[in-house]
Amino acid sequence: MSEWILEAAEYRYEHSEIKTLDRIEGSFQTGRSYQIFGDPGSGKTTLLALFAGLAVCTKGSLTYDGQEIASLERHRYRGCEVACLFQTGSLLKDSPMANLEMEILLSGEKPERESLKSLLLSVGLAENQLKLPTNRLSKSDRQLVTLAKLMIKSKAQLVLVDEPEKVFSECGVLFAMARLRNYCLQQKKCLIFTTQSTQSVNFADELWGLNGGKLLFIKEQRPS
Ligand SMILES: Nc1ncnc2c1ncn2[C@@H]1O[C@H](COP(=O)(O)OP(=O)(O)OP(=O)(O)O)[C@@H](O)[C@H]1O
Repeated sequence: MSEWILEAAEYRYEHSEIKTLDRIEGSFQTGRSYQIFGDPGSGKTTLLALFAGLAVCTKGSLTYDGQEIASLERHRYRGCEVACLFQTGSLLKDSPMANLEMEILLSGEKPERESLKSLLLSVGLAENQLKLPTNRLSKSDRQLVTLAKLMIKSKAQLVLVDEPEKVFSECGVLFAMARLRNYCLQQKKCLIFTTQSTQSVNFADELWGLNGGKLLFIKEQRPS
């Protein structure tokens, strides 16, 4: 089992008067899924950026299996240990196959064309779409490619999604989250997603909230 622990973690943007995240605490483990609920501007994206190794705590700590993420080789951590999808997430203009190949290469794994192809088909793309430039796909099909990208890195222990209702708005948030949650459960990964809505609540084992810079544990539940 792997674990991420936040201890008195703070984040303050440069030149900002206020702490976006203020002495937050929590522990997050592989094999479980977590929903972090928060209003616009509450710090959801900032918190995911800490987990992704894109930002580091300005005080306190976030550790991964006992090691401070700031002290890890963050390029390797981001490339190998984490699969993330932010609202600004984008695809290469190349084909869905090329997008998955690039993701795999960046993680240091070896792309196997058959497994890339079967993953893309399994999320709902058609065979004749696999080699089309992604800008010729519909928005819904592009979102299916981003879903596949999240599931292609077999070694990644942590899967992060910033507001699934937005990033899977066209292909169906319930479909995408059911698929992602099953994948994370089967592969014993840790899934953390943020939200402003209740749509994806049933895909989480634990519900947390962000408010006024504080991270609050709300409750544990049995996901459906
Ligand atoms: N680069 C930055 N510099 C200064 N302040 C920032 C920066 N990025 C975000 N903020 C501020 O930090 C706070 C948290 O932003 P963040 O994007 O993490 O919130 P959020 O909950 O993800 O918001 P949303 O739901 O609108 O995406 C906001 O007040 C935002 O204005």
